[in-house]
Amino acid sequence: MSPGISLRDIGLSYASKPLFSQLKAHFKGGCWHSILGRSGVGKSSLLHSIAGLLNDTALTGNINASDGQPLHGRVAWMGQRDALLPWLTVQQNVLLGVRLRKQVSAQHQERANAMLERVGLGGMAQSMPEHLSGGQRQRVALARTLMEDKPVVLMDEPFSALDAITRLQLQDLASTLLQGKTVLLITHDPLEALRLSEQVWVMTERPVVLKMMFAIDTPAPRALDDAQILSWQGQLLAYLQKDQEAPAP
Ligand SMILES: Nc1ncnc2c1ncn2[C@@H]1O[C@H](COP(=O)(O)OP(=O)(O)OP(=O)(O)O)[C@@H](O)[C@H]1O
Repeated sequence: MSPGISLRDIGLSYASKPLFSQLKAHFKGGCWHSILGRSGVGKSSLLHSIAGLLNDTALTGNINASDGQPLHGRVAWMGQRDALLPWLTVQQNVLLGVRLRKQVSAQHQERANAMLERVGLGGMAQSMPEHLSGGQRQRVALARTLMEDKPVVLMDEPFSALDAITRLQLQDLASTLLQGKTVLLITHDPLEALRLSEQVWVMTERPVVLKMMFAIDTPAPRALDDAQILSWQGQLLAYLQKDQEAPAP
């Protein structure tokens, strides 16, 4: 069972300049959450904090898994840039975590090939990253995420650099393959958030808070022409616009 994640009074400063303080939220386990908000409000910083990637002297408060176990070692990361190493083959990139732990075996290689099959890249295990399209590279990154098989997956705009159709394909693939995991997805795309997530959150400013805007119980990925989703998309865009245009207090 993938754990939920609780944020209790999280505060973060860069060079003594506070970005946010007393941030609270509970992200339910085993489902997708999207986080939207104005550029620069601190979404990526929050995700880095949860991943344990920030210098902890700048971070205050508590980030806890709902099962009481440490989050450390149970989190996979997928970002906007695929972070493939150009000198490694596709299969070696999928095996990167295993290689770094010096544990590569024939079984791992078989599993990596199975993951590549699942993301639609069967037969490309020995290709080099430079010969792949942007969409194919993100598929490799997804296969690497699946290979690590962590219960928590943090995604920082993983689809934003892709063309519209490839983006839809990758969204649907990730939604299917990461079912049952606790996924936090940062996105600027309200439709992406509403199609993929069970809970849609907005990080608003002045003060910075996390607000759950929608809880959706229909199965994801949802259809592009789902009337309810399209209506919520309009509401969400209007809300984000209002938040962005609100005058400073
Ligand atoms: N390592 C860092 N050192 C100093 N300041 C930083 C650092 N990382 C981020 N910042 C600043 O913190 C603020 C929030 O950045 P962050 O990337 O978290 O926002 P964001 O909401 O994810 O933005 P975007 O949607 O554009 O990706 C920005 O003003 C940014 O310049």
